[in-house]
Amino acid sequence: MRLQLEGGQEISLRLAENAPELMTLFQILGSRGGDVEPMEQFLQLPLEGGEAAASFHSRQLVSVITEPPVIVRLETPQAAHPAADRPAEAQPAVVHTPRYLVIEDFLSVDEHEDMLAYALQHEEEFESGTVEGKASPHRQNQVIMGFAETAHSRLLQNRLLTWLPHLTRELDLAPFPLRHVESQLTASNDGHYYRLHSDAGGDQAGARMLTCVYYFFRQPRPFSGGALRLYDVLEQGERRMPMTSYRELEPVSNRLLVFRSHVHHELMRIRCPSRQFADSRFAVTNWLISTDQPDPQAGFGWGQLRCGAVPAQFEV
Ligand SMILES: O=C(O)CCC(=O)C(=O)O
Ligand SMILES: [Fe+2]
Repeated sequence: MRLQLEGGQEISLRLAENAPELMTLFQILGSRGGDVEPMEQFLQLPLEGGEAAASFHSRQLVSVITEPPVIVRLETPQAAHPAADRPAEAQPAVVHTPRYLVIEDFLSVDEHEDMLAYALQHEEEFESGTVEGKASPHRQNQVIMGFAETAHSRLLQNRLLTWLPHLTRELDLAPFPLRHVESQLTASNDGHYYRLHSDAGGDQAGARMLTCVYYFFRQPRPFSGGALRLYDVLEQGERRMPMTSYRELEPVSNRLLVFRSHVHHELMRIRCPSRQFADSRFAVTNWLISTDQPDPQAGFGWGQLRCGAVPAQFEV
């Protein structure tokens, strides 16, 4: 984002969409021109990842330019000074376009082929997908729930966790210690879908933090449809409401797609004319689950990755 100051000076910096500093900047602009006193304060914002700082007075601020756009509604003078104890309706509403990350050719050619071979050999183990233990019209596809215990899942986990620092940085998430990686293998065939949902309730410890979906299927693609929609969300206080606008991502074989687990998403209906199991849209969904009691001994991936905690000798 860029800040324009009086006298034509410009400051460029990176802030998360939900950073309190960003909200303060909007509140300063929004508080002007009303019949209450405009907000006045001395501001210091981090530059270059905290290596430098920009200091100025709120009176100098002319405008805020964000990429992507962040839309705020500041309706009443009181709403311009949010307090955590105020009801959600009294807090400013912000539209967020969810970030996501795509990594193509996530596995090697052989590993990718082997993943497909695994799915085809284990057709018998797939069961109807459920939501919270119940078969549901909300979701229709076939799942191997206990996939996390397999060597194939560990291969994915291992690869995934080597990417973790990059994933958290790109998705504006503070690094977190891992409690667990949960994983499901799904096969979606003709008529299958998974309606609008979010994979996590919130960001508290023990919650699913990141959803990492690995896609694989025969080539040329034997089905149509099956895109994943990531919905924009209107955030107000603690409330998160999906909007009707979305980004649509086509499944691509050997691609990893990563987004924050609280993002609302929807798997669009698949059309697979052959109806053959082998022609399904296969996906492994991996959820990275955080903890507030890191276990330094816990091993992830093949067992050698210690994402439980920073070893004592590296603590600062
Ligand atoms: O298969 C996909 O693209 C997403 C699946 C999904 O939303 C889930 O497993 O929770
Ligand atoms: Fe999901």
